[in-house]
Amino acid sequence: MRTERANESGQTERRDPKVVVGAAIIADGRVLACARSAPPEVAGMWEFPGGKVEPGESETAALVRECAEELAVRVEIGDRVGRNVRMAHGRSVLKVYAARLLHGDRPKALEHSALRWLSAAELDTVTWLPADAPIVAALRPLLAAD
Ligand SMILES: Nc1nc2c([nH]c(=O)n2[C@H]2C[C@H](O)[C@@H](COP(=O)(O)OP(=O)(O)OP(=O)(O)O)O2)c(=O)[nH]1
Repeated sequence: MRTERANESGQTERRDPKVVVGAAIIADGRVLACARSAPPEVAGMWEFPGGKVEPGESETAALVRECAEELAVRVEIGDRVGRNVRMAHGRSVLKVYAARLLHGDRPKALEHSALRWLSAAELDTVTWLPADAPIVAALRPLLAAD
């Protein structure tokens, strides 16, 4: 997926969208939902832990790094969940992967204002960031089967 825009000379440039990765950490039929603490426009809305993939970094490495930074946990990354979701008019794309906690680690809210483990039936009890809607829909059967 690419975005096109005209540069100063009026020529069309193509740019790859920035990739944001999220981890759907699943344990005992529940997924970890995290409440954003910032910026103010989205504070209190819920998301999957993760963030932007840095230049030269793999998506898996970015997820492992973000889970360590945000939650102080070690994770194993599994299959993709749901489809690529375009954000910011195509300037970025959200990709979510299933993940499992390793070594008995327990998430701590180092950067979020709250954490909740949600079952399939509880997925709609929080207000997700809008881009997460198709991912949450794809998660429901996975949780029910876990
Ligand atoms: N981590 C995460 N970001 C999401 C989700 N859904 C969604 O729309 N986003 C958006 C929110 C932000 O605009 C963007 C992620 O940016 P971020 O600020 O968390 O990224 P980052 O940790 O790399 O932070 P930074 O570069 O701003 O320091 O993606 C989601 O489920 N998880």
